[in-house]
Amino acid sequence: MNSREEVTHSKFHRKALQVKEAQSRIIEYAKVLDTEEVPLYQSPGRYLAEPVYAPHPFPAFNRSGMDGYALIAADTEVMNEGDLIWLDIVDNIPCGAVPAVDIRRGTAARIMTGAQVPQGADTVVMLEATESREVDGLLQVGIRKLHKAGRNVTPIGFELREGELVLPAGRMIKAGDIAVLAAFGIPFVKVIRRPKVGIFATGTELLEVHEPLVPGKIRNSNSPMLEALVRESGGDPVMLGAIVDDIELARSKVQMALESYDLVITTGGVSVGDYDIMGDLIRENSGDMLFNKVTMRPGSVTTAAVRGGTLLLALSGNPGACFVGFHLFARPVILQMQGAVQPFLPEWTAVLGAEYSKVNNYTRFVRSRLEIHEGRLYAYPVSIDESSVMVTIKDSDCLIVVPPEERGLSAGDSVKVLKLPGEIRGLESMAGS
Ligand SMILES: Nc1nc2c(c(=O)[nH]1)N[C@H]1C(S)=C(S)[C@@H](COP(=O)(O)OP(=O)(O)OC[C@H]3O[C@@H](n4cnc5c(N)ncnc54)[C@H](O)[C@@H]3O)O[C@H]1N2
Ligand code: MOO
Ligand SMILES: [Mg+2]
Repeated sequence: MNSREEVTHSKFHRKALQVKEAQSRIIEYAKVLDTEEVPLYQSPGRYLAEPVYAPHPFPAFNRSGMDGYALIAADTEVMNEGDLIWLDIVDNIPCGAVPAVDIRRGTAARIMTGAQVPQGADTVVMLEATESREVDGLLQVGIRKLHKAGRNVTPIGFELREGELVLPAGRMIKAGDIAVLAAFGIPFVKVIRRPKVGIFATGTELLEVHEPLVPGKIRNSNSPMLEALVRESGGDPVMLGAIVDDIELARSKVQMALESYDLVITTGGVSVGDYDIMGDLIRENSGDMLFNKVTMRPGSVTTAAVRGGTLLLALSGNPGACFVGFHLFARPVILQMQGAVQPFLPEWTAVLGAEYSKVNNYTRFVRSRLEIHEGRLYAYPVSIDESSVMVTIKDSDCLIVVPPEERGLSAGDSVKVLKLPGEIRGLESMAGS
């Protein structure tokens, strides 16, 4: 067999891996990147590099939950229902002040919501439940009802005890985490650096977005889609344009990208066609190839390699396959590089909203819309879900996982879905219905 025949032969005979096996092969090379400090306001969406323990109890003092009077509950026990007892007002405590006087039996302090409850007091009676009077120039508060100790007082450390773990490492920072960090006086947050992801497309047919359409050509829609997906995953995309189907060009571009970025994603040219140069290029160094076939649809031709320690993910050019391949392989890598605790798409269970009769010898990942009816989650396959179809990507909330052995699925069947990131589009279409 001459070398030309060998190339042709290896092009067609690919060893297909199961999705999980392919995922674990690449995730092994997704090492957590180094850390950096970012201002608190820039930290949403970033992943915490180290756990945060409460540096002090929170709240740091016994906090009043009402505008009213801080007093000793036992002072209200002695009375008969309806009687008034009068306590001397010895202090007035706004928020931000330290109480000047301890509360003793027979006394009370006027206090505002959020202010520090004075020593001795164990309850706060709301303003509306009190009366007031002045006796010989001395202000007094009148209480009519029995009040329990602890009422309207949030004790020190009620939310968090000092030293308690609040935010584990690997957590994606959201608004609630920001509140915790701000409350604990952390103006700069240690997060994992964003992975730099080089993206380029191959295909002689590809035009730039701004170029006018000409016969036979199409605009490169995968690269901008991948750019958005990388950004959505917390990565820092670097657009390297599109190249014509020329293996020399592709080789130098791949080399440059692998030397410059944490991850390289390409789209196009991984099947068996005459101009499918990315597949050929990766097979040249078969030693560093991780896989070039996965038992999935779309995206069966998804190919991955590791060169000089850097991952190269060659996604299919077919837009549907490119999209699915990104979510199953690129996104977990980008998340894992940021130290995310759970890099894979979450698995949910839904009710299949409509019959799905297509069967396959490979697992299908069917782009689908999610809706909620009477509190139950339904997944509806998009109208057209072929690998080559671009337009229904925008309508997808999840991917229904259709195992290869199914004989087709009926409406009402329970299905496993992989939830795609972001808001649920199906809920928008339900609005007003
Ligand atoms: N004889 C066979 N043909 C094909 C097979 C096969 O097993 N045997 N597999 C099919 C499957 S499955 C897929 S998926 C595609 C994979 O194609 P490639 O990854 O090689 O991608 P291309 O050939 O470059 O392009 C396919 C399709 O996608 C369009 N495309 C490419 N790049 C972009 C882009 N950046 N933006 C938008 N659209 C893009 C391209 O014009 C083609 O229409 O192969 C099947 N064939
Ligand atoms: O790789 Mo193709 O997308 O399986 O349809
Ligand atoms: Mg091709």
